[in-house]
Amino acid sequence: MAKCNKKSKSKRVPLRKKHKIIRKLKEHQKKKAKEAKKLEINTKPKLDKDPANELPLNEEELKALSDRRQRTREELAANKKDRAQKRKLGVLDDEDIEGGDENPSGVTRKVDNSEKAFYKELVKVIEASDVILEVLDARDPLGTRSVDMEKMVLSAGPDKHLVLLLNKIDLVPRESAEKWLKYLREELPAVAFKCSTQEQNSNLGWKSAPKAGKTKNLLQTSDCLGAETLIKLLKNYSRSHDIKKSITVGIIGLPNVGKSSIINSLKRSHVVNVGATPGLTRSMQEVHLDKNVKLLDCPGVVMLKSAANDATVALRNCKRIEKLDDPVGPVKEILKLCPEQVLVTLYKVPSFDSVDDFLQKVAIARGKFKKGGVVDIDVTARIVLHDWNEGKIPYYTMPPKRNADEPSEARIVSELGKEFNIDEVYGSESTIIGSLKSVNEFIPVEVAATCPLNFDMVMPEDNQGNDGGDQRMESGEDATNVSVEEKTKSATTRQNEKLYAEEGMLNTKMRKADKKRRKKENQTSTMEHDVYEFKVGYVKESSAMETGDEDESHLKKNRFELPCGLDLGDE
Ligand SMILES: Nc1nc2c(ncn2[C@@H]2O[C@H](COP(=O)(O)OP(=O)(O)OP(=O)(O)O)[C@@H](O)[C@H]2O)c(=O)[nH]1
Repeated sequence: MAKCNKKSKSKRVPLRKKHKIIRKLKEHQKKKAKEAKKLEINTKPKLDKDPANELPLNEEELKALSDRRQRTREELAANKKDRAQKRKLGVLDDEDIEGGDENPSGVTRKVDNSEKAFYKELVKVIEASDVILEVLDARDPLGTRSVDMEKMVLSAGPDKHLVLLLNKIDLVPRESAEKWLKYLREELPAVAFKCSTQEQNSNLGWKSAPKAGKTKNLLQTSDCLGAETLIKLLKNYSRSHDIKKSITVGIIGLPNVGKSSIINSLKRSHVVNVGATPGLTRSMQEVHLDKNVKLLDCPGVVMLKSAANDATVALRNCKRIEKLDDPVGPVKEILKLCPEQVLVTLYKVPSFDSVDDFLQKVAIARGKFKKGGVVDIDVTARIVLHDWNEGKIPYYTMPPKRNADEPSEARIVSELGKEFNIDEVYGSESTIIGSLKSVNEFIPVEVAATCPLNFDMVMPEDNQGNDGGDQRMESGEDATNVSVEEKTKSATTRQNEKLYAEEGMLNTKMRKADKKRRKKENQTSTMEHDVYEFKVGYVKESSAMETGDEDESHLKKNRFELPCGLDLGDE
């Protein structure tokens, strides 16, 4: 019988010992390899290089391989080009375009694309800004102006200042730019601007205002024009207010007017996304110009539910071209606005008699065919629309005549102007305007100015009316007191008061006051319920009154329907 060793030893060793052994072994092997290398033992004899060893495939196979590679490369390049062109035309869907928004730090995030979400971003930008720049397209400043947005700004508080920025001045003749600046400056401070269209990531060019007489070729570069003037204006503002901290400048406007391009041009680098697709900016983005000036980029807000498929909206570039149900309709409008000869020359097509005929001819000239050789009218119409929005079909408008009974804002503007030292700023801008081409130099098409767009949607919050807030306005001061005060009030305050009176205007101050009041009322009513037994009758009566008030304020919907109020001359 085998003897059972009760005290058999385990072979397990502590890890410390195990690692020590492994290390020793490695050191030993290393030492051995070193010695072998020294003595040149174990080194394999070097083979002479034989081309046959290097090329295991025969010549034919090699040729086929390189052909295949070349084909794949070409296919990839064609695909890339196609996608780039589609993106430029706005024919790619949201999912195809990189999801979400890219912030200055390059981090992409998924954001809500609805108009309501854009509207909320607009409210955020207005609330956070001291100066708000409303960007207008110089080709149709009135058509790209949003009266509702302006009212939101002016009613958001007396310390908000609205400045109009006439962008894309390189696309309009001098005569038009001059007249529009004069027209807009009768209402608000306005500055002319041209963004940098350079594509590099940094060092975007600026052109300083040259000395008089040296204005030639100023617009032939892709450099930005008017940046110095704009920065001067902002600095003047912070100086006039003796602002030690930084000022925040919100940049608002309809889609595609060039808000993001302005930020990139001022910053002199591509810090925010830019493109010919409306709705590219989807959330508020913050960019520090320097330690004193912070810029806020805002998504373009339209809120045009009822006119979503209106051809004129497409011509203002407010809607993504790929989202249009009928791209031929807006092209029909373009044909009505542009003389035939302009389009014939531009598209190098023979004369045409209808929109379909025109699109067919353009499709053939551009080689836009579907499978089976059928001309692709849809894609061609989108190309023409894109050309219109990008300025390849040159057009401009002239300001309308003002109504004789329209109230003059000249005094208010001059007072506002003092805060920005407007005269100095306008003076430095004249050479830039002088450098623009005259109407006779590039023969653009003159079209009638369109009416500003109004928001067409019930506001997200229905309790933001003007019935609950401005204590000063509510306090019931007598008429004489008011009139004495009127004289001492600043221009902005007067302008704001005028706007507070508008039905359904957003007034953040009023909204906050209203919220506070309701919170207080709720608290009191809860307290009163606690002591219900003691004053039943009184509580019943007062809460009934309060509920009545509340109901009324809840029923009040703020509908942004404002009269155009403009005499559009011939229109
Ligand atoms: N010719 C010319 N084109 C401009 C100018 N400014 C902007 N653009 C072009 O206008 C298009 C729209 O510019 P964006 O800066 O993306 O416009 P946006 O207002 O930020 O647009 P959203 O993000 O949709 O709100 C781009 O293709 C720009 O290259 C300008 O001064 N001159």
